[in-house]
Amino acid sequence: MERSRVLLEAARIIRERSEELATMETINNGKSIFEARVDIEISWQTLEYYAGLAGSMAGQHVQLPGGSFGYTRREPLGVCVGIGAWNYPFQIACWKSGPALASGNAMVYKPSPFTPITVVLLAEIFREAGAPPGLFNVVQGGASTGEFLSKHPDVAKISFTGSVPTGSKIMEMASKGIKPVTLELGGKSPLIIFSDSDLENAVNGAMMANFLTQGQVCCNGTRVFVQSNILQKFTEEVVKKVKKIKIGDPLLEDTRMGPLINRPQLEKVFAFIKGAKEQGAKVLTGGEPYIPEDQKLKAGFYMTPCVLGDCKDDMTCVKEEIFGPVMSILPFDTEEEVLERANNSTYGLAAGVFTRDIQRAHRVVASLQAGMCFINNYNVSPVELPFGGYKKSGFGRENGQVTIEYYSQLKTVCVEMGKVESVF
Ligand SMILES: NC(=O)c1ccc[n+]([C@@H]2O[C@H](COP(=O)([O-])OP(=O)(O)OC[C@H]3O[C@@H](n4cnc5c(N)ncnc54)[C@H](O)[C@@H]3O)[C@@H](O)[C@H]2O)c1
Ligand SMILES: C[N+](C)(C)CCCC=O
Repeated sequence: MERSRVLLEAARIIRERSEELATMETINNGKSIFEARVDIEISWQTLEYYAGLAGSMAGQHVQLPGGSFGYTRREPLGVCVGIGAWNYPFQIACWKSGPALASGNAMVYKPSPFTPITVVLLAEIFREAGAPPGLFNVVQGGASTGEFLSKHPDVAKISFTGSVPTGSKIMEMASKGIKPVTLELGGKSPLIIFSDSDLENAVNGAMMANFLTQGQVCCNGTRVFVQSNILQKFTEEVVKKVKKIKIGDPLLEDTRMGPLINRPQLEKVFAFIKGAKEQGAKVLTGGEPYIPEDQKLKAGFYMTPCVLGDCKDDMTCVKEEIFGPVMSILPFDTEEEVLERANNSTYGLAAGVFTRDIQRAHRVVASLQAGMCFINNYNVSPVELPFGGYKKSGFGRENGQVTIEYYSQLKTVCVEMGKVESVF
């Protein structure tokens, strides 16, 4: 209950300071203030949710023959390390620290060097909320700092959010110390639109699946499979909507797309679009540098959101994670065919299906190889639901009750009520 009180107080402070925190997150990352507000809301909800679980953590009591019994205790791991990506800096830190602190651990958190700011405010908020000094610590730095933390003998667990290559290195380093890891890695998720869908809903779902945070979202549904008989209508509607996305100063109320995180990321996205064109894809809209009229924004890393048509499954833009505002549209004919193509990826973070046929919806998600599946929506993230990947998108979960298991260890106690029956 003590941990719960600290987390609830931290959630209250975040709520109270949400406008200031959202503004700092926008400055930190470049996402629109509109989206940053949602991130901050999800963040305090996460702390509230784990505050609720902190007081109800309990083991099991198991009866054994002769009046003997056993019980289990859920115990903390110790010092947990959190290593975060730059796309949801504050939210990722709350997704990790909420369950870690609720379970009785301490946490050392390293944000991405591209977004160092808001997690420091989170550390201050935890202190103000009554967390003891040193319970939640921030260490700034890049790869070498991350390696130092991952190899440190006093560290009991590492929870990492980032790319597959880094995740693989972290797992290797953790293996030397036999440390558990949670890996939240990349994705190239499929979104399947059947022709019986509510078209407006499906179009909105595809927008949500591709263009939040300038498309820099791990679980984005960037392979949009559309049943052939609605391909043209769907594509026209999506292109119309994408052209209307307001790009510009992320601190303005009506902006829906700010700049990408940095120059190398922008160039990487342009290189994917160039490669897509060379491989035969057609740019239906966007994919160009965007220069805002505002003088102070001219050097920003802006681009117009892009929709690619005439895509094929073997194109690089369809196979690899772009991590930018680029949607690839792929026609399909049958359910069987689309399932095989959707699952033909080394990733398995998320997937979505739009259909009015409830039997088909459940049948399809049951066959999709992805940890987070959406039916008739995309990229919503209630804290009550576990989030995490299959295949190379990682393992372990964030959010939901199950995450407590990833931040604790189980002790079993066997109690003898009779005499010891020695075999010697
Ligand atoms: N599954 C998810 O929940 C999720 C969420 C956000 C981002 N991502 C993924 O993250 C990637 C983009 O983020 P990024 O560019 O920050 O990823 P990244 O792997 O380059 O960096 C992530 C973090 O790891 C640190 N790091 C880098 N090298 C390290 C090393 N050798 N040892 C220890 N730490 C190291 C970085 O400093 C950063 O804090 C994308 O692939 C995206 O899909 C996944
Ligand atoms: C809140 N979203 C949109 C589901 C993103 C989760 C974090 C992944 O990058």
